[in-house]
Formats: sequence, structure tokens, C-alpha cells
Amino acid sequence: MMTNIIDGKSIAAKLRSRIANEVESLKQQGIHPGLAVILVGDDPASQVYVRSKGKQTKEAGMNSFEYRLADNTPQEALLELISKLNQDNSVNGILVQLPLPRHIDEEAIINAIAPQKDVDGFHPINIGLLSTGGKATIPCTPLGCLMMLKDQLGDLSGLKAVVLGRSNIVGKPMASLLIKENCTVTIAHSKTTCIEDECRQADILIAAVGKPELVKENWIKPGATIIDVGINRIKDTENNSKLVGDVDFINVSKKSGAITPVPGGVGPMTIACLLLNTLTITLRQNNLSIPKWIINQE
Ligand SMILES: NC(=O)C1=CN([C@@H]2O[C@H](COP(=O)(O)OP(=O)(O)OC[C@H]3O[C@@H](n4cnc5c(N)ncnc54)[C@H](OP(=O)(O)O)[C@@H]3O)[C@@H](O)[C@H]2O)C=CC1
Ligand SMILES: Nc1nc(=O)c2c([nH]1)NC[C@@H]1CN(c3ccc(C(=O)N[C@@H](CCC(=O)O)C(=O)O)cc3)C=[N+]21
Ligand SMILES: [Mg+2]
Repeated sequence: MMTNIIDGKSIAAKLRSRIANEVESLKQQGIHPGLAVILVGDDPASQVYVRSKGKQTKEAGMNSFEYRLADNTPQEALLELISKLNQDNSVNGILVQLPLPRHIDEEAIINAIAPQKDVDGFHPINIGLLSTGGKATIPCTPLGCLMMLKDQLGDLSGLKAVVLGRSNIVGKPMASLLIKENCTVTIAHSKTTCIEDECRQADILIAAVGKPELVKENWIKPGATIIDVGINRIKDTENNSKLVGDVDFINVSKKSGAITPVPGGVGPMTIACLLLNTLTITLRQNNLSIPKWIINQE
């Protein structure tokens, strides 16, 4: 079987250019969307993401405000910064890069962000709204995955979806979105027994576990659509560092109908959806209507 490789990089580029057009016309109305990104500490991977977010934010015509705080920043100081940004009218979206240093309570930080400015969709208000089908801000990674699925498959109604992983930032919101799309959804995790048998039922398989190349060829239903969220840095046979997903891409792609690569799949879509969410919340904050092409914001 010839698999289709879902080109997240190019879908993300098209999405960013649509966003940039929308931002351009907003600016003509005197509205300049602004995204604040806070990075605490000096984790190298986080620095890469934050740099790339800032660059793409500016390329879309939005204001990018970056705050880089020392690793030993007290929780109180971070809460004060968030409170200042909550009140700052030039800031439409606030993102605190995760993970945070161990001395900081992630939940307390997420809860402190004004729900209307929570561009990640991690605040309990937005998670609740997503579950009840309200006007939620949808977490960027699951939203990007859904866009690629719809691009590939069109209507998802009645399809069987298996989500590997149950984190608050990927697995759980992904499952909520797929339920909304009328899929029959199974969530599997580290305590799931016979996980391969569950996966073999899936028309759609989302892997978000953080285990390099866990998903093997014999876990796959022939023709299934595979979305690989995993970002794992490993050493290859020559001891060079390389990036792999949670799916054994070379072998699984022999059997799948369509599959996202790592890199170049979910990652670029996540950042594009961050810009999309910044646009959407800016429109909402200004009581403007959301264009039809922005999915799941009815
Ligand atoms: N491309 C992108 O934009 C993004 C990529 N990521 C990547 O996605 C991956 C997942 O991220 P995240 O959700 O934050 O991770 P977490 O570590 O928060 O969650 C991992 C989930 O996978 C489950 N799990 C772990 N091992 C197994 C196993 N052997 N079999 C089945 N399930 C297992 C865990 O189960 P349990 O709950 O039982 O512990 C948990 O639910 C990571 O590689 C991360 O880097 C994350 C965000 C964005
Ligand atoms: N508050 C918060 N929001 C997030 O959305 C968030 C976060 N914290 N913490 C970390 C995770 C991870 N994440 C990624 C974004 C882009 C790529 C990405 O662009 N990846 C490139 C490769 C980049 C590389 O080479 O390392 C790709 O897959 O092609 C990956 C991962 C967002 N996250
Ligand atoms: Mg933590």
C-alpha cells in the first residue's frame, strides 16, 4: 500500500498566510493582535520553540512580547507578571511555556491567566467549555491534529479513533474534539492492557505518549490515518542526535493510508494554531465575528 504523507509543514504555511491576511485587515481597523510568551529557565528545547513562536508571530504581522525569566524566579513574581499582562490591553494572548521549574505550581500559574487571554486553552474554563461544546479556546496541538485529519479525510463521522496518551494538553482535549466530530473514541495509556489490540481497531490513531517509535507496523489497521504527536530526541547508530516520533515511521508507513512525519507534521501545525488562536481571541475580545474558515469556533 502507498501511504500518503501528510505535509504538516505546508498545511501550516498555508494557514499562516491566511492568518496574516486577516491580521492585515484587522490592523486597518486599528486592532493589532499581540501575543505574550513567558519562558522560565533555560531548557534548550523550550528556547528553540519560544524563538520559533516569536519569529512566526511577527511574520504574521502580530506583536510578539517575550519574557525570559531566570530558572529561580519565585512563583509570586511569575503570578505578578501574569496579572500585569491580564490587564494590558495590547496583549490579547498569554502563553506560559511548559514545563515550568519544579518549585512552581503549574496549575496555579495556568489558573491565573485570564480565560479570555488563555491562548493555549489550558485554563479549566476553556477545558470545561470544550467538554460541553461551548466557545472554548482549543489547545493548539489537538486543533492542529484535527485540521490535518479533516484535510486528509473530510468528514470524520462514525470513524473509530484511538488516542494514545491522556495528558491535559494533548490526549484529553484531542479525545474531546474527536467526540465532537462524531468519532467513536478510545483513550489508551500506560495502564491499558493489550494496547496493540485497541490500536488495530483504529481508523484514526493519534500517538501522544513520548516514547520513541513505540507504535509498530503490526499495531496498525491497514489503511488507517496516523497522527504522530511525539517529539523525542534520540541518538542514531552513529551517535548523532535525531528527532523521532512515537511511531516507527518507516515500517508503519508501509501499512497506513496516511501518516504525519516527525519533524514536519504536528509541530509546525501547533505553532500555526497558536497564531490562529491569537487571532480568534483577538476577534472575540473586540466583539468581531469569526471567519467561516476558522474551524470549531462556531
Ligand atoms: N508536536 C507538538 O506540537 C507537541 C508534541 N508533544 C510531544 O507529545 C508527546 C506527549 O506529550 P504529553 O501529552 O505532554 O506527555 P505526558 O508525558 O504528559 O503524557 C504521556 C501520556 O502517555 C502515556 N504513556 C506513557 N507511556 C506509555 C506506554 N508505553 N503505552 C501507552 N501509553 C503510555 C501516559 O500514560 P499515564 O497517564 O498512564 O502515565 C500519559 O497519559 C511527547 O513526546 C511530547 O514531546 C507535546 C506537545 C506538543
Ligand atoms: N504552554 C505551552 N504550549 C505549548 O504548545 C507547548 C508547551 N507549552 N511546551 C512544549 C510543547 C511542545 N510544543 C511544540 C511546538 C512546536 C514543535 C515543533 O515545531 N517541532 C518541529 C521540530 C522542532 C525541532 O527540531 O526540535 C517539527 O516537529 O517539525 C514541537 C513541539 C509546544 N508545546
Ligand atoms: Mg510539571
